[in-house]
Amino acid sequence: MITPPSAEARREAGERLGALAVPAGALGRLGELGVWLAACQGQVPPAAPSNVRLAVFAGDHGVATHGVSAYPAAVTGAMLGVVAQGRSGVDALARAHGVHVRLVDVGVDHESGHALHVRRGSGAIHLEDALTHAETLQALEVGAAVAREEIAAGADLLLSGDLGIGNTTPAAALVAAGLGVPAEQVVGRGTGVDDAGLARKTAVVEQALQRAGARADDPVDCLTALGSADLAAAAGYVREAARAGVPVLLDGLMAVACALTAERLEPGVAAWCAAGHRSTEPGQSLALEKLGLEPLLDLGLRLGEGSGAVAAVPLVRAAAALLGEVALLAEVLPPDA
Ligand SMILES: O=C(O)c1ccc[n+]([C@@H]2O[C@H](COP(=O)([O-])O)[C@@H](O)[C@H]2O)c1
Ligand SMILES: Cc1cc2nc[nH]c2cc1C
Repeated sequence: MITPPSAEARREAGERLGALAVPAGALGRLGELGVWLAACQGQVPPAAPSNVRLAVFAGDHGVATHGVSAYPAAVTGAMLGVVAQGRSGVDALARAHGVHVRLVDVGVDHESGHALHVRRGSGAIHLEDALTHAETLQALEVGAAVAREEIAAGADLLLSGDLGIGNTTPAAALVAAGLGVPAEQVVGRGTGVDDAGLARKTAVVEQALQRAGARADDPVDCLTALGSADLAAAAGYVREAARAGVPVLLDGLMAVACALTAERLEPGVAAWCAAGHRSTEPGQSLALEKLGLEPLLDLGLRLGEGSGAVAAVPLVRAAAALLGEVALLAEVLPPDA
């Protein structure tokens, strides 16, 4: 169901890039980014994205009370308020770069009364399933609906972000399951756990993978056993964007784990994605490698909220400007040069 970005526009953009009045290859990754954008838009030169929209998927996680985070679960609800007030880290970045922020409370542990709220917190994955099968399908559809609404609002670039204490644990489990690697390769320090916390977190992911068993081979079962409502929604969001042919800029571990899961659900998603930044989480780098994506920024960011994607938006616009505005060498060289 996913149509790839235009091969014709990619070829034409590559030719234009090679013909610009710059030394061959001198635009490096910005050149590649412009070619990707042109392929996604099906036009050369590509337009600079002007309606960039971020969805931040929020939820609580049962593992948060099992010593896997440096912060208490109560921070999730508190930060929900901070984002809503426009005073979070990502809000500041989004204002700086003209990005629209939408907070989607899919699974925070409170009564939200909102139609997009799937449940109050997700299960502690080492002890129980995160979700029921029906909740997984519901959360995937919540994410898809959010993508459709943002596209209807005119989005020409969608960003995926996350919020939720403990969420790096299920996200690491999704990456381990998706890549078939052991817990210790994907687990990182998240909000900053110490060595004992890192060991507990690794044991939780290992136990969760053991508990899931062969269900880890199926992406929907993976979200049910090892994920969460907010992560399933983020996977549904990126899959829907790819189905609609709208490019996506990914953030840190959660966004990338969900893109990996979406690619498993429906191959072809990754071609519509670019990676905004390299997170400090090792699982994010491994998943990006599997998806064939090289992150644009490497700033040591580990905030989440979509911050690394928003920080990379100026680079996407810069790539479009370069392909669109730089002279062609053939126009400016004297005929005898
Ligand atoms: O984006 C990332 O790669 C990232 C890395 C570390 C932490 N975070 C953020 O921190 C929270 C999860 O960290 P933790 O330690 O509670 O699992 C959650 O709200 C994420 O947005 C995000
Ligand atoms: C303060 C705080 C802000 C966050 N934003 C995303 N994850 C977070 C985790 C904490 C602890």
